[in-house]
Amino acid sequence: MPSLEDELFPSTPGKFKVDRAHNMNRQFHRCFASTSTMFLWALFLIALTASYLSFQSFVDSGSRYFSASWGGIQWEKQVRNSAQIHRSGGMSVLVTGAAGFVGTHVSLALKKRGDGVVGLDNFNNYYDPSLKKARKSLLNSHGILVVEGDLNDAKLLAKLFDVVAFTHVMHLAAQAGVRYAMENPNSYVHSNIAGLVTLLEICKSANPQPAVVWASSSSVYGLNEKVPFSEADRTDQPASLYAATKKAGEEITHTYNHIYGLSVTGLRFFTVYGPWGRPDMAYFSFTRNILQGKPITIYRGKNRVDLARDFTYIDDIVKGCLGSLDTSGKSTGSGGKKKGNAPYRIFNLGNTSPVKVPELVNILERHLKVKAKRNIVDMPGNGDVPFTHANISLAQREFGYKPTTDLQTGLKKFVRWYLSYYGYNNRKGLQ
Ligand SMILES: O=C(O)[C@H]1O[C@H](OP(=O)(O)OP(=O)(O)OC[C@H]2O[C@@H](n3ccc(=O)[nH]c3=O)[C@H](O)[C@@H]2O)[C@H](O)[C@@H](O)[C@H]1O
Repeated sequence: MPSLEDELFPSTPGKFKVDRAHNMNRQFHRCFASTSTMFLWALFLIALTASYLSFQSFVDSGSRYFSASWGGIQWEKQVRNSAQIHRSGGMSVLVTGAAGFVGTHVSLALKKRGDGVVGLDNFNNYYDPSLKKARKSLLNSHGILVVEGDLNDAKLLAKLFDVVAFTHVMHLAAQAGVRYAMENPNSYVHSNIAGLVTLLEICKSANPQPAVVWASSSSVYGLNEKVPFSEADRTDQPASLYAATKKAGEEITHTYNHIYGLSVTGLRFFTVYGPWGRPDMAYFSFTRNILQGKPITIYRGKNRVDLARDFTYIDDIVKGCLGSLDTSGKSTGSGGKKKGNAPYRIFNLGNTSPVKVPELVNILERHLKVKAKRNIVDMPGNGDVPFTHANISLAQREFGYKPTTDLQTGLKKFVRWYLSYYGYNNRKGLQ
């Protein structure tokens, strides 16, 4: 049976050239058949062409193995081991963005309960890659392999599906960050649009197709003013390119559900925070600056109104991710053909109690026992929205989602992790 990789990327790059070479030789033959010398020359040329083509195809097929950090029998064995299921009724999950903040926590939780997990991450330098490497080491120590590669590497994705029949894909790899979209817009298109499509192409062609659960964002509500935000509210007024690419992701995944019968669940995360978090986010960079005695910039909305976020603790988000995977239902298609309707779902995963940004700073000051140097400025037109607030009744009904950590408690855990990870624990007054 041909492999998924062979079907998607037929390894016959020289086919067209062979036919052309063959035609050329026929013309040579017709023109010069009368002289035996020319006939011998033609034979010589055919032999030369054939050896050139076989050398080319050797180089083509071999180059991937020479240049890539994946492939080979040992590597496949590691992938299979990592995907091994250790509980009855368990799942084997490909987690993209596994060395990211949410990806690390979800991978650990899946592994802990006996599911098979294989991680994928490109370890880009959007923020300090050493933190991603540290998360990877943590995952490795729990028996989880994280493959280094990009979502847009279709050959790698196809190979992973050839090695393991993943039952689920937890797609968390993305270009995150609302404000960075003004600096590097193309990185959002590369990961959140092109990468998503590459992944969905592989998923729809896989046999069996996996169910896909992926990270959308609260930012899709954009300039929506109706509170709290419900899944049925309008999401056609994004305020940033980041939000626009996440909204596009919701539409793109819908088409794959509709045409190919892929089971799809989109999760709208609301400002997730916690240990092992993202250094580009406010709670993280504020902590760093406060400890280093540097000022922090706090944005303020129109008419001097404070900005507010429905900050959601990572453990609650993990429960939401696992609940979504457990209730995702099956994809119906196989090998690119739909065989019936599959679930298409979207859920808010928030905390339902927004907190103003200055209050977040107050809490950090208390936990750190250090006063912040506050620099309050009017919110620049950078894609930010004034507030977020989740209605979570849909997720509650569907899989019992119920956040249990308030910002005070969650930040305490974050600060404890931060101090220990960055080696502050030996300093006086910061325990
Ligand atoms: O829910 C989401 O879908 C998104 O959540 C997160 O975005 P945001 O809610 O914007 O979080 P974050 O940057 O921590 O800013 C928090 C608050 O601090 C304010 N803020 C920020 C920086 C600063 O220097 N000063 C400041 O006041 C800022 O104005 C804001 O009011 C993820 O980063 C994003 O990837 C996406 O997942």
